[in-house]
Amino acid sequence: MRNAIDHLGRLTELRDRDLLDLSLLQSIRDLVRPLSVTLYRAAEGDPPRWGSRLKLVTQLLADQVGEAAPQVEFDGLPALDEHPARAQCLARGERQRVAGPPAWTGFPMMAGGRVVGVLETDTRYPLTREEAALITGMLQVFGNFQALLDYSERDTLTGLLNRKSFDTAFFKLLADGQGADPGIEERRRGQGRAVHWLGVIDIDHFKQVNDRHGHLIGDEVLLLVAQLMNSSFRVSDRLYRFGGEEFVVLLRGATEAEALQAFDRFRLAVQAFSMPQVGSITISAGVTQLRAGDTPSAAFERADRATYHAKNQGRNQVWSHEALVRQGSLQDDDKTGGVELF
Ligand SMILES: Nc1nc2c(ncn2[C@@H]2O[C@H](COP(=O)(O)OP(=O)(O)OP(=O)(O)O)[C@@H](O)[C@H]2O)c(=O)[nH]1
Repeated sequence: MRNAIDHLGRLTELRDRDLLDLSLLQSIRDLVRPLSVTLYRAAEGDPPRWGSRLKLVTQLLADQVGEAAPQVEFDGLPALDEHPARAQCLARGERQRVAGPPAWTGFPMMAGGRVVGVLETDTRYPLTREEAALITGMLQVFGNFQALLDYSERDTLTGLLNRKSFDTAFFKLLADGQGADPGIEERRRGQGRAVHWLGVIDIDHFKQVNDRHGHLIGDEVLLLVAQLMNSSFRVSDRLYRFGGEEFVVLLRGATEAEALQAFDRFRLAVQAFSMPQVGSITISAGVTQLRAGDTPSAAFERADRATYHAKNQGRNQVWSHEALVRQGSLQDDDKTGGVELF
């Protein structure tokens, strides 16, 4: 028991979601010694899908982290209904068992009254009643803690991330190497390299929606736009509402063409959707690639300038800041801490 409380103490010191998940699995591995323990997180969206998978495999001599990258591409994940007991655990919010061997037990992960994932163990023998109760108890504390974190990090209207957690995510993405643009030469030469992107999305003529239909309907439009974002962008992308009718996306590893395509797919999804009472609305968006030494405000400003350009050109369009610089429509006053580039 003392051991379990120590683990919980360490868990609730963490604020980083990925570390938190990893630490939960390590605690369960240390307390129950399963052959493996895996955490599947469900993602928002229609159709429903798995958002990430994190697995710890216990070996005889060493503990090996298997598939440890918490951000797993959606394409690499199994289908939601591939494992019927796992799918049932998610749908019913109840523990499920498969006799094995190895014995399989699936525990629903709850947060804020919703099932948000499934934690599963493979064990040589079926879990004892005490072991199952221990895991259930840890998941309860973990779920409550996550709901508290969600409350402080999420926008209450749309459920998207709020501005508060943006800077940390931004710097984490930059540090992840692959995303940082190495410099102007690369930017000039080609647009074929996968980097990370920041996009600003702004609803067109949103003031008219409020003026004509009232704030409540305006709020519903914001909520529906957030839902369209959830189903249109990848699970590995981070979606924010910065306030008002302004949304921000951190897009992982994409070329310029792919980034523009992702935002254009979203633009078309919004245009095609009929909002109750309001009908069709449109959005304008601007994207920019993250650079070495970038800051959240510098990147945001570049994307915002591209959005402003989209508005000026008639709205309902997506522009990349880099393309606008190439064609001479915008100046690149680089604020990443380096030399003035143009
Ligand atoms: N319903 C609702 N409206 C909001 C919220 N936050 C900001 N707004 C409204 O969003 C509108 C933003 O309008 P503007 O910035 O003038 O821009 P716009 O009408 O969207 O026009 P363009 O951006 O130029 O296409 C204002 O009317 C704000 O009152 C909110 O949380 N809910």
